[in-house]
Amino acid sequence: MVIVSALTFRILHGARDLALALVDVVQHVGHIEDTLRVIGLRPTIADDPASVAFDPWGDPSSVELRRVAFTYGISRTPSESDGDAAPRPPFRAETLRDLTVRIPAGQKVAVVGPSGAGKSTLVALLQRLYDVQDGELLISNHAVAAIRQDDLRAALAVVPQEITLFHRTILENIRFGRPDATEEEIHAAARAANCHDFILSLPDGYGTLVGERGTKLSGGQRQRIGIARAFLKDSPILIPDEATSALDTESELKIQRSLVQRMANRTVIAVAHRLSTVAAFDRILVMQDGRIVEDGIAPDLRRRGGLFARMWRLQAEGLSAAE
Ligand SMILES: Nc1ncnc2c1ncn2[C@@H]1O[C@H](COP(=O)(O)OP(=O)(O)OP(=O)(O)O)[C@@H](O)[C@H]1O
Repeated sequence: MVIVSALTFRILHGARDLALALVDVVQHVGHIEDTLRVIGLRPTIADDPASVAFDPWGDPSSVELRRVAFTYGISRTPSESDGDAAPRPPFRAETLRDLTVRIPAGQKVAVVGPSGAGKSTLVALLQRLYDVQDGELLISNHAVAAIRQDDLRAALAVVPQEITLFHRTILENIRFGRPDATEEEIHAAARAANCHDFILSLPDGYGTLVGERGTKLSGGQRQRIGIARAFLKDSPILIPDEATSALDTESELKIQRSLVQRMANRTVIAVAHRLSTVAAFDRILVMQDGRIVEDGIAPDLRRRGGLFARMWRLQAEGLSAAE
């Protein structure tokens, strides 16, 4: 009887925690797709029964796209075996087209480009929130579609622009990156993300409750907690998607440097907004209209006089106009 009661209590307690977590996620995330992603479900994409055994730590974590095409709102391109009867999708402008790039393991790449160029769509495909419709997308030489989703999630640490914070303590929010992390490891990740000092300056330090939707924190503080969480997860591939946009340039630079140092053996694909902070990266990919139009290091791209040089000039003028 005691055992049954204890079990019942644990189940109820577990269910209550799960319900609270779901309410947290739904409140804090808003978008159903993101919600499903956070709670580990996927709306339409399931594991292929023939998924490959993939050890995120076993293979060097290269990323390769070969003539990738993707358009929102249509399903995967019918294969030849579907025959003539396959329905033709309605015409829509391709979001990504003919996207070809190889990012060797360990390289630190910044992806830049005008709004709507397809940068976040590329990040969504890497996480397999959608399947590519044409071409190939490979991680460590495995097609992303053939990797078990648990392995894929372990391989990637994505830091979105809008961090999901739970109404829990700062410590718990960072630990979400790796549930078995020690406090020392959490503090080290927070130091690397340049948020340890501000956390200690709060009356309750790491025990501070972040408030509904993290409202007790500024946008920049929330972003730094998100980065600490990703540092703690320490996946072989780190993908910050405009993850430092709410920070001032100096804090952003500090984090970019720490990212490059801390991620010495990791692959980094960072969607960057502020061009002045991408100098620390090994390589810059410039996207426009769903394609990569320039590829190189910042000084070369500036000299080349193309889109990057134009964006650089505009941002510099914007900065000086604001100062
Ligand atoms: N879920 C979606 N459904 C339909 N169209 C979308 C969706 N998400 C993005 N798009 C469209 O795809 C194109 C590329 O968007 P994406 O967000 O990838 O660009 P981006 O380069 O990241 O832009 P930004 O710098 O503004 O974030 C845009 O035309 C956008 O309107």
